[in-house]
Amino acid sequence: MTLLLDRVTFGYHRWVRPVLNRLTYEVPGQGLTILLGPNGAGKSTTMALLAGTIEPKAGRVRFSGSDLTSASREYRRHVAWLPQRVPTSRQLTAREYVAYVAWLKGESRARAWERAAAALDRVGLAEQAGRKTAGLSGGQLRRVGIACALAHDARVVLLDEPTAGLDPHQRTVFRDVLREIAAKTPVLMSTHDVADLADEADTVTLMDRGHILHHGGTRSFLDHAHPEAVPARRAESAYSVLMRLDGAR
Ligand SMILES: Nc1ncnc2c1ncn2[C@@H]1O[C@H](COP(=O)(O)OP(=O)(O)OP(=O)(O)O)[C@@H](O)[C@H]1O
Repeated sequence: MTLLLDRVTFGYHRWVRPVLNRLTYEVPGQGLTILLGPNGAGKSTTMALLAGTIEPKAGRVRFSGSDLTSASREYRRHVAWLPQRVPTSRQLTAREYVAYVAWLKGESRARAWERAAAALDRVGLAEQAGRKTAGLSGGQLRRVGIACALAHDARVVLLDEPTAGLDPHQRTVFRDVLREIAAKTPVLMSTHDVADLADEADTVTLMDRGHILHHGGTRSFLDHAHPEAVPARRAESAYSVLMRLDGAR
């Protein structure tokens, strides 16, 4: 599997400076990659382009050699995509919604139904599976979104801030789920949780103002930490140093 942005330019409005300008970025073909960066850096935009939900103004998005614009229907079956706002249909129950997504991704009806139940169980929502999504909390809805990513066999998984709004226990559950997925399928995940995740990621990409400031193994990311940073804060320190923020230890 290769998934990459090839000299991609993208802006939301023609009269405003583009968010990304000739950005080339390849998603690592295995393990967990975390995408870091301050608010407005362009992480969600990058992920939406990789997910094929928005199209570049210039340049190409390629999946295993094919251009996404011409192969987008095929591609949607292969990508699991959790956007920042889970676009649920309020009248469906959690299980119906997850099964529907799995069916759209090519699972048979029976299999989609089974997988939805298993995925909701995996994210700790078995008891809420029969509830309408309209009645779920923000954190529960994110877990429904994560269940959607688990309910079909994707070739690449893209998660935009999946841990936002999860309580501490659910974060722990999520990390286990994530480890399981990333052992089989490449995962790109954006997060603001530097301290929690830098140790678990295989690769770290740091982005600012539409540019990649760092891309490499987690160890090489942590090597940027201030020499006096305490171990628990090395990831935050490395982030601050690379971003040239004050108080970088
Ligand atoms: N739908 C939109 N319409 C107009 N501008 C947008 C839209 N979405 C994002 N932007 C702008 O694009 C830029 C990049 O935003 P993006 O959401 O990609 O950043 P981000 O790194 O994901 O930020 P955050 O960490 O806050 O989620 C920002 O300047 C933002 O204001």
